Amino acid sequence: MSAIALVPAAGNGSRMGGGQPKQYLPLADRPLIWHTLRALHAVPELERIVVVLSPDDTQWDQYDWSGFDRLRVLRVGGDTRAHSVLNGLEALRADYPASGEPAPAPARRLDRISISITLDAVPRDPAPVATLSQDGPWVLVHDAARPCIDPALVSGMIARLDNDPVGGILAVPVADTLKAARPGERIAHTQPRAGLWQAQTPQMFRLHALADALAASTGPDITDEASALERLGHAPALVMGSPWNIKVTYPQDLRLASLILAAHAERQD
Ligand SMILES: Nc1ccn([C@@H]2O[C@H](COP(=O)(O)OP(=O)(O)OP(=O)(O)O)[C@@H](O)[C@H]2O)c(=O)n1
Ligand SMILES: C[C@](O)(CO)[C@H](O)COP(=O)(O)O
Repeated sequence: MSAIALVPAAGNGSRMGGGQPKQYLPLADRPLIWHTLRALHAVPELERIVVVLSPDDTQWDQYDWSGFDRLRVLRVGGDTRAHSVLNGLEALRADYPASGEPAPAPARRLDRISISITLDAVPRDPAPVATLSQDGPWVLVHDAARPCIDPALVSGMIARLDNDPVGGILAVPVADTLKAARPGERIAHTQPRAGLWQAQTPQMFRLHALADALAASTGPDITDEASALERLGHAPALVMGSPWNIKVTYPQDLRLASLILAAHAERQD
């Protein structure tokens, strides 16, 4: 098993405001991204941790990263998260060339098993999906903006998905009642939440499969890696994440992240 982390860190933090990219905002006496990278360095299965910065980034070099021995920095960030991830993957492809061998057919998912005298398996997808390359290492894409990730959760995810033909993501089932809105901020209807999950990161896929999927589509609806795979007809696995694995998006999230990090630190004492 070979696994690397890819950390997109080329965003502007426009929803955070304040005029500085949020990955460098102070959090528990360090730049926010430091906590993300420290957590990933505590995952022994990750052999490299690759950070994607904006080509215009002027802040990274203001800090001392010498304590992080598996770090590689790529200044290839793009206009959107999907472009930053794709650019990082394309740079990595050179280090891990595809074998050129035909990829095995994807495993067929079973929708229902009815038990009579024998077991009848009913294939779920009527149309065949594109074959998925199994080449290259696993890549765990993790937002720089999720500094509270628990290293044990990442190790558990790698163990769970190592033999999976597609890969998968951390996610948590939706906890609240969901309302669909109509214009004027009035409720149109209540959206059934059964079967709905909130996507988190890491999102873990094979290098070439993910690069091919993102190369095929980086449109506005591709807001995470899984959606690029879904578009090709694949069904990534949902691995239970954690409510503590928040994405720092709005100003109030910084305070919450600092409380979560303090709770993590207390647990380790
Ligand atoms: N062009 C971009 C946009 C986002 N990201 C990264 O993707 C992660 C999640 O994105 P998001 O929370 O949307 O970050 P920002 O783009 O920084 O924030 P906003 O959308 O509020 O501008 C962050 O680690 C961010 O740095 C990136 O690498 N390249
Ligand atoms: C990948 C992600 O963090 C999963 O929740 C999320 O989709 C990033 O989206 P954003 O719109 O860039 O915040």
